[in-house]
Amino acid sequence: MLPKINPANTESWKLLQQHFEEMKNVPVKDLFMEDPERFEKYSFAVPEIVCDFSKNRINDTTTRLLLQLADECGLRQAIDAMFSGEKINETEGRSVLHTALRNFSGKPVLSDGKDVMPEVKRVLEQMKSFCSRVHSGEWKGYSGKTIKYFVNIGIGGSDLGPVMVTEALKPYWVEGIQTYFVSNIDGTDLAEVLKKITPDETMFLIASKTFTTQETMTNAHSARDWFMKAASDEKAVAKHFVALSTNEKDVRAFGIDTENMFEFWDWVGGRYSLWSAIGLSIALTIGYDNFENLLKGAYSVDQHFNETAFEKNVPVLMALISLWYINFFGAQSEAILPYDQYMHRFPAYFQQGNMESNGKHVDRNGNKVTYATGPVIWGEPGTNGQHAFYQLIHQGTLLIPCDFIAPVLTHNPLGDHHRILLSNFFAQTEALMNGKIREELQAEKVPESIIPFREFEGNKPTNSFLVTEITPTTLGELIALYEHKIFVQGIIWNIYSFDQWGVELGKQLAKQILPELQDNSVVTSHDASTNGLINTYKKLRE
Ligand SMILES: O=P(O)(O)OC[C@H]1O[C@H](O)[C@H](O)[C@@H](O)[C@@H]1O
Repeated sequence: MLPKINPANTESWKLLQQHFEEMKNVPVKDLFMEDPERFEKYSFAVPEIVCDFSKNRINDTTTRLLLQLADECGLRQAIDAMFSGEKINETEGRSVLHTALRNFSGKPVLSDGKDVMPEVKRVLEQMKSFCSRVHSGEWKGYSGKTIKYFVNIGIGGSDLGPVMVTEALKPYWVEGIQTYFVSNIDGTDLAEVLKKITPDETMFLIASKTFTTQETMTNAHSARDWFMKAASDEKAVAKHFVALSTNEKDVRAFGIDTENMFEFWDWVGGRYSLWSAIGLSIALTIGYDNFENLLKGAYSVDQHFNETAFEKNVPVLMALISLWYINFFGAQSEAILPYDQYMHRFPAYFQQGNMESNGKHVDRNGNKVTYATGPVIWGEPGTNGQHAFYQLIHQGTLLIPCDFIAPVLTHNPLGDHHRILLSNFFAQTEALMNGKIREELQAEKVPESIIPFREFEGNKPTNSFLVTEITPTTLGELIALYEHKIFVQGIIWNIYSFDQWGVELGKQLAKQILPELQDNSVVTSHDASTNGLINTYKKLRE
């Protein structure tokens, strides 16, 4: 069971409120002058990532009180509960065991008293042998040709992770193949992909934990109709459609041979599922060994998270520092800024990871919370973001803590590009911290009337993550760091991070509205705005 402690009633929370009053106007650049060792003190390493927290508005007292908060909220007990398979997703009655999917310890992991590891290994073996048959050309399509195109049809957690990882690891793509992702119910998404592929050389991966999601099932049926027009014979489906799911019954009903089903389990949350059979599109795209290295990277961070004292524990510190800004400085959003073009979907991936997990307003006792919970997550790769929205981060009225992520080595050493990219990375975190004061502008002879507009307050907090190189292993590490950060915050906020009831209402209403769109009769069953919009749509489509 998880502890159910209201963080706002702890001693440390009250002390943090008082401490905030002392800290709120302290410039971080002054803290560097007071302590030349500050970088060393607040920089921590996981295997191939240096994580620098020193440009944050924290001092020894801040970290001491935040660590006390983690203790008072029962973080240790909660970590143990998750790793040991307790049903910490209490509103759905499930364990939360994505860590078992990358458990290379050789030790059992129990859910409902049963070791899940033999099943995890069985599916990994199935994925490995499938990849080998497809990549070697042994697996043939209905016309005798080998498979050249993979199309993953899924949405949310059954899409975002594989998209993000395959994009981030493009240098590792198996030669001669092309992978596409279809997620949106908007027919355009599928139609555009169908233009690029040939039915007899394509493998469709129908990725859905529940196998009932409207978007995915509609896209899957349309893909099958398109395929059958060319293949004619029902038997061909077995060579071109596989399912990644927990729902064997509905997979069979769709017409996919359960031989071609890659199973996972209800203890894998959708937004934590790229490590499971949902990762088949990843394994097919970058090769099974690279997929396994991704899992191994995550495993090394799992060990770090589980075994390292909280004061040196990177995901714990990421969570606590972020919480410091959200709950005491009133920050409402966080930006994730990868200085790596291949990682362009990383912020979008953690938009779901974070916002679906911690976008909750009821605590684990069923009471409305009295403090802020999950922030808005957003971001774009650098340097593009610099020319778009950094203005607001530098000079706007909102406090936006930023995570800067950059690889030391690039996969594309082209001229001076990478040095220029990195110079921008360093320059931005420096500028955000130091700002630019009136005296500096005066020294530059900026006219007095212009000075207010050109001043930068500075003191904008940033975390910097320097990664040796973006590889399957380091990407696995990075993802796991953010996953555990989200977990830690959910524990302290006393919310349930592994359900997502908030996405249900809209889905139910869409199902009610769909039949009303069949004919052109006037609709009156909704509020005036919704009626008005539906009736306008019906009129305009005539
Ligand atoms: O994998 P599926 O069962 O098709 O679910 C796909 C997605 O749909 C839901 O709306 C949830 O909010 C997501 O967490 C989930 O990843």
